[in-house]
Amino acid sequence: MFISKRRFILKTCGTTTPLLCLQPLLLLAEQYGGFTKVEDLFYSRKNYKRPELQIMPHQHFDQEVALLDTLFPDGAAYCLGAVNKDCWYLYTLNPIPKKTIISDITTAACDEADQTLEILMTDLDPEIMAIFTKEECLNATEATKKSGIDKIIPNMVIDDFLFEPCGYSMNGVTKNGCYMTIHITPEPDFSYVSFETNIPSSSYREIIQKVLDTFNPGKFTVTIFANQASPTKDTSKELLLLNHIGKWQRRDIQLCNFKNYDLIYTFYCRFPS
Ligand SMILES: C[S@@+](CC[C@H](N)C(=O)[O-])C[C@H]1O[C@@H](n2cnc3c(N)ncnc32)[C@H](O)[C@@H]1O
Repeated sequence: MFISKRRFILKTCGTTTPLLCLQPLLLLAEQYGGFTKVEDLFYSRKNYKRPELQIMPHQHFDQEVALLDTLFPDGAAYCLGAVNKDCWYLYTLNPIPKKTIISDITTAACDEADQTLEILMTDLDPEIMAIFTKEECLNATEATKKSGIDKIIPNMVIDDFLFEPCGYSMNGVTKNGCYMTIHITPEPDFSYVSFETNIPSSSYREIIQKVLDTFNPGKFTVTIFANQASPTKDTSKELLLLNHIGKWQRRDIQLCNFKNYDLIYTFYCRFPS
């Protein structure tokens, strides 16, 4: 979890129920911060391998949308990618623009550069995944160094954790408040790695390549959100040209324009060997 002045970022995995904490969280934001309005919201996840193992309301995206709709009258639900294969669900706010009233909050949101790069990887290299087990590494610091995670975005202050008997989570922050967060499920039957950062850059090519070199996935999605003030806003043009990245071939690409953000979604698979 990352908390800043006007934002919460929550990332969970397994059979957690993150949407059930929304209402209490909004109450706390009002009680302790005086915030009464949600300026923007992004709830997203990849399709599950075994959705039936999840707990209500996370067994189906429709359930999640129904809950979110009770809290946000301006909510809008999307599915990007192939609905019968690998896809990515998103719920965000899509209010009707009010031409005559421009609130301070809306102006602030547009002026401030904001961007998010997320890479969700499956079918990972078993030898690399073995690093994230207590059999191969004594502690999280060793796993962070051995895997090269510390070199993806250098100079981060890292808080990392190696689970027993396997599994790894890290949160990193830079001095100027950017973050990186990586969560690893190394079990071969359902290996999964998520990577996310909000580091501003006019090109994400190098970071994407470093992440792929670090984890060597069989398949992955890349999503990038950027607002108009962001140096990242033209990254979609760069991704449009990337029919393949090294040994990974692009299978899907979609572009969306939301109220304050542009979004690009891409899905890549390793070439058959
Ligand atoms: C990367 S962790 C995700 C944990 C979650 N992000 C958190 O911080 O609680 C998931 C991996 O850790 C392993 N694991 C081991 N003990 C766990 C625990 N107590 N809670 C969650 N995951 C655990 C799972 O088997 C899986 O491979």
